[in-house]
Parts: sequence; C-alpha cells; structure tokens
Amino acid sequence: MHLQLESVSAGYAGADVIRELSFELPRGSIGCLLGPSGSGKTTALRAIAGFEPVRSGRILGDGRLLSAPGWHVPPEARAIGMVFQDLALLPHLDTLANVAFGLQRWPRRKRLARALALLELVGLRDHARAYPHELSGGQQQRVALARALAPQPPLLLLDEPFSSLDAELRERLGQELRRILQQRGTTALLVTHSQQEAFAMADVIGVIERGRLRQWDSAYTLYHRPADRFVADFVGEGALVPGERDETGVVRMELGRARCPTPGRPGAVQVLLRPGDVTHDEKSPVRATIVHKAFRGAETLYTLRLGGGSTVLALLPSHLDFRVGETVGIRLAVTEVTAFENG
Ligand SMILES: Nc1ncnc2c1ncn2[C@@H]1O[C@H](COP(=O)(O)OP(=O)(O)OP(=O)(O)O)[C@@H](O)[C@H]1O
Repeated sequence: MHLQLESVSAGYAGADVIRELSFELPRGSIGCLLGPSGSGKTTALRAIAGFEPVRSGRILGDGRLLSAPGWHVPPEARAIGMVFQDLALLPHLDTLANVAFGLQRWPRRKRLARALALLELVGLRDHARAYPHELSGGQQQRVALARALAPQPPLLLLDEPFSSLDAELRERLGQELRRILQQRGTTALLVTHSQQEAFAMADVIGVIERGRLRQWDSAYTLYHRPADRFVADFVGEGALVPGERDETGVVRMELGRARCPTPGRPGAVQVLLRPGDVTHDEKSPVRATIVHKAFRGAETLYTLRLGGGSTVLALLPSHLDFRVGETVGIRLAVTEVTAFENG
C-alpha cells in the first residue's frame, strides 16, 4: 500500500498529540518512527490503523481516503495488519490457532500450512500447541508478528515489535522480517525506541518530537546531515565544536577545514562531528588529550579534549588502547560536515 499522511493532527480529550504530521511511504518500503517516550509515535500508528479519528489533515492508502475530519473508514475495512504492544493473543487458543486466526476464510489445510510456515519463520514451530500463558514475553511477540503477517496485509504497522527480544534474536528476526516484507512488496511502518533497530530495518526514518516530525529521511542522511540540533542529538553520538564558515561554504575548526554541503550564512557555526569523523594520526599537528574511554569490543570510543577547550569523540580500533590522560595526534576523517548556525 502507498501510504500518505497530509498534515494530520490527532489526540485525546485535550491537546493534539500529533501535529501536522506529513509523510509518504511508497509501496513496498519500510518506514520507521523514532522519537522519545511520549512523543506521539503510537498515536500516529493508531490514527493510521483507524483507532483514532483525525482532527485535521488526511490519511490515504493507495489514494483512497481513510481518515479526514468527518470521514473515518473503520479499522477492519482498512486492510492494515498490526502488531501492537498491548494487542494480546487470544488466551484460549494455542499458538497455531492464534496465527491462523486471521485466515478464517481460507480452506482448512491451506490455513494450517500457512500458519505452520509462519511459526517456522519466527522459530516457534515446536510451540505450535502451546497456549499464550505458556510462552515467554519474547515468544508471545513472535506469535503476534506471525499472526499479523499471515493474511499478507498490504500495510503492516508494528509498535515496538521486538522490545522483549534479546539483541541477537532481534537482529535475526529483523533481517528475516525485512526480507519477507520486501519479497511480498508489503509496506511497513515501525515504531521503535531503538536507533539500531531503525537503522537496520528501515528505508526511511522519521524523527518525532512532541508530536511534530523533525525530519523524514534515510538513516545516512539523518545521521550525517541532521536537519537540526534535536535530530543531531537524538540520532547517535557526536559533539558540536565551534567553527567559522566562509562565503564559499568552507568551515574552519581547530581540527581543520571541511566543506559544508548545506547552504548557510557565513559566520560562526557549531559543527557536528560524529565519532567516525575524527581519526588518530600521529603526524597530525592537532593534539588532543584523552579524557575518557569506553571499550566497545572491536572499537573504543574516546572522548578527547583539544587545546582550545572543545571536546570531540573518536571511535578507534580497540587494539590502539590509549590511556586516559595520554595526548595523541588526531585529524578529521571527513571532507564534508554539517554545521548549525549559532543561537
Ligand atoms: N488513551 C489516551 N488518552 C489520553 N492521553 C493519551 C492516551 N494515549 C496516549 N496519551 C498521551 O499522548 C501522548 C503520546 O503518547 P504515545 O503513546 O503516542 O507516545 P509514544 O511516542 O508512542 O510513547 P512511548 O514511546 O512511550 O510508547 C502522551 O503524553 C500520552 O500520555
């Protein structure tokens, strides 16, 4: 389904919880809403699913009007599949029957074969006869996912679908789900707190803050070219350092010069440097003192203080193993940076 939101506002009794939300998700693509707790992500999904009316704007699926003020297609008539955190499994049905539940109109043999195939996919074929109360939280989430996928909905909405899973299973299931969705050309919109999950799953990510969409872009663009300081801060680690932009778009910093691809006025700026933008180089004239280190396995994240007082982060191979207090040579590893105007 090609999903379109046009300036949608929705909320509960008092104030709007989502405000003028606009984005478009082409058929077969996977989108993700990322934002702090309470920013309105679940409310956005509920409005798309048809559980909340919209107060202004329009929601369209394949060009068909689903929601507008005074217009509301009921949830069951929207052909949208859902995996919601609070959408409980049917307690009196076993796992297999739960997954087959949405396939009532299918012939019995086909229905069971499909439910079993989906249980296989989520790694629960051995639990086909177990009841929901006999499953762990993570297993229940996997059953809910299989149940939502079974009828092959043209649009699938997923609210924190992997929150009860451990990191390894989360990654495996995420990759598997992405493959299935792409194979079938299913459009999906996912809500998550986890940036890693968003990066791994989504073609396009929307960052929401207090009900407003700050940016709707690819993971790369969000991370390296955030539209504002909120997105820069929310998506990934980094540091802002002072710089001076000239009229040609070149920015000078204590660490060196780089080009700023987005247009902006000349003058004092704050430059965003991600941990991968700074590298170790003993030949570099720029020296910095290590004030903190965090071992991450293959890499170590160093916090370094420059002579001028600003602080940067650098993600370096962990075998280098510098000591806190040590002074090392560093340089920019990139030729282009994102800068924000002061103020
Ligand atoms: N049924 C409801 N009635 C009244 N207010 C609600 C209701 N559901 C949510 N809210 C309020 O709307 C705001 C947004 O909630 P929502 O669940 O959409 O945020 P979220 O971004 O999904 O948060 P989280 O990541 O914590 O799940 C919150 O301030 C919440 O208190």
